[in-house]
Amino acid sequence: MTDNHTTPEAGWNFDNSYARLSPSFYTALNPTPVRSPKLVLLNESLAATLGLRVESLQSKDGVAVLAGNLIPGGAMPLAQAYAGHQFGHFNRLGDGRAILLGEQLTPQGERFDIQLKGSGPTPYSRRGDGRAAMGPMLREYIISEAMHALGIATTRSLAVVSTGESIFRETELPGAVLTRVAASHVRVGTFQYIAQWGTDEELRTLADYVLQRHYPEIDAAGEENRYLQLLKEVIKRQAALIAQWQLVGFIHGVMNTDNMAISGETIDYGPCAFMDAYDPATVFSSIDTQGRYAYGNQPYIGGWNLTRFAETLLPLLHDDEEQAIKLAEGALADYEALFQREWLAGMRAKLGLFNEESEDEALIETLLDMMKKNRADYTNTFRALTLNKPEESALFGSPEFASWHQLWQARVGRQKEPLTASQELMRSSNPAVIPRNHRVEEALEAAVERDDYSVMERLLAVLATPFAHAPDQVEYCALSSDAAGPYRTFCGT
Ligand SMILES: Nc1ncnc2c1ncn2[C@@H]1O[C@H](COP(=O)(O)OP(=O)(O)OP(=O)(O)O)[C@@H](O)[C@H]1O
Ligand SMILES: [Mg+2]
Repeated sequence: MTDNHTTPEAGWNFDNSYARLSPSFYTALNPTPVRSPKLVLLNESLAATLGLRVESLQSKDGVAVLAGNLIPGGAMPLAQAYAGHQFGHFNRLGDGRAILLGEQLTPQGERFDIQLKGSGPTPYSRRGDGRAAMGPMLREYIISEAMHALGIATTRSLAVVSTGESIFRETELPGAVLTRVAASHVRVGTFQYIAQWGTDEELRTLADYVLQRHYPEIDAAGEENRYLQLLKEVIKRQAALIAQWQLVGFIHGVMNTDNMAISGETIDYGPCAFMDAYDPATVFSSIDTQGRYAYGNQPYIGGWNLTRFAETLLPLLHDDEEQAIKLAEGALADYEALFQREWLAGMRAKLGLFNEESEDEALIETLLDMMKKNRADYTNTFRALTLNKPEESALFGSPEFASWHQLWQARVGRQKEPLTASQELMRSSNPAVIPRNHRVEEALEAAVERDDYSVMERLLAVLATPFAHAPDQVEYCALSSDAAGPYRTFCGT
């Protein structure tokens, strides 16, 4: 490997603010080179946003960077330390299979972490091999980009490189490296790590760092208790994020505190999936036997994780612990209402409602209850209402639905906005296509088993405009012919 080889033509423009923090926050370390890297996916529009040139990224040196075989000039590779409550149990963790190359400063003056996932062992690997399999990395690429297109805050995927090496899980699998782009990778677990093993001074440094990087308005305002403001803002962003997940039927699957980003982005697409039939008890992860991370439990778990975050901030909130706890509790008490407000606003939009009426919640609940009873597909039910084709909904035909439909139409009709505006609002709030499990599996199978990326390219193209409601998207709305339920083949790590 050539260290600090410069590749100015690619457009890498690194700064390394995280590396300037105390070394107890990370371990400086290069990725471990792989045998024969090959670029299998490149996100050209994201590359352009980052100020990176596509041809350069596709060149031998460009691919070597994306594989971790070559360190671009200006990068200061490191593995971040963090902790986390995994399924409720506190563990010392850290990037066990990821390396942060540095922060790319874009031509627009933005700053994004560039991280290689699957880049080899680190001091935080515990018993793991530091590697990732092709299937899950392609899956992360597809779903994170779909989430972005749905307008949901998320880490993004720049590229996937095959390593030419096998990794061993239950069977032998092809290895891959994903280049992940994030506002930052600071997690609730990063705070937990410093709160547990660092000093109060280091905790303050981390909080100040996050304020400057993600909440500059608080930083600039010189608020009296900036750390309380930080807590409140993180709560607000998570409430909004999880409401967005609920609105599109996204199940994260592994909402451990190490998988909750302080920036408010969705992070870690492990055993995640989109719900088909509406049922709050839906779980996709095979290891989540208790349903801790079930669809309907996500808002609660969000609050639980935020409570863990608040606990780490106590020493910064007030010198007196009792006072600090009171402040934290006050901030946390707002979470539920913040979530509910976001969710209700989103649900109203999904039903084409601009204003608020007191009966709206009952109207929404009745619809959801019918969906649950009839195991109606969540996305397609809203799509049928959007396209004004109720007959395409599984609910159609029952007297209960007929009376609900009448109530809803009357409700829409009471607004001052014209019906066309209402329909437009619904079209932009209800996706026609989501990354359905059987479609994702089909794309992964073609890619991994047959080295055929055309199925995935088509899927990615369709997912890029989820609100288009275009004719060529219709086939992607169909449910799996074998409605066997959760697909798990490529879930997990
Ligand atoms: N193959 C592996 N080798 C070493 N460590 C691993 C491996 N897989 C997961 N880990 C580590 O186990 C912990 C929990 O894994 P988890 O599945 O939440 O994260 P991940 O998918 O690797 O990464 P991220 O949260 O960054 O998306 C993390 O600290 C992760 O780095
Ligand atoms: Mg993780």
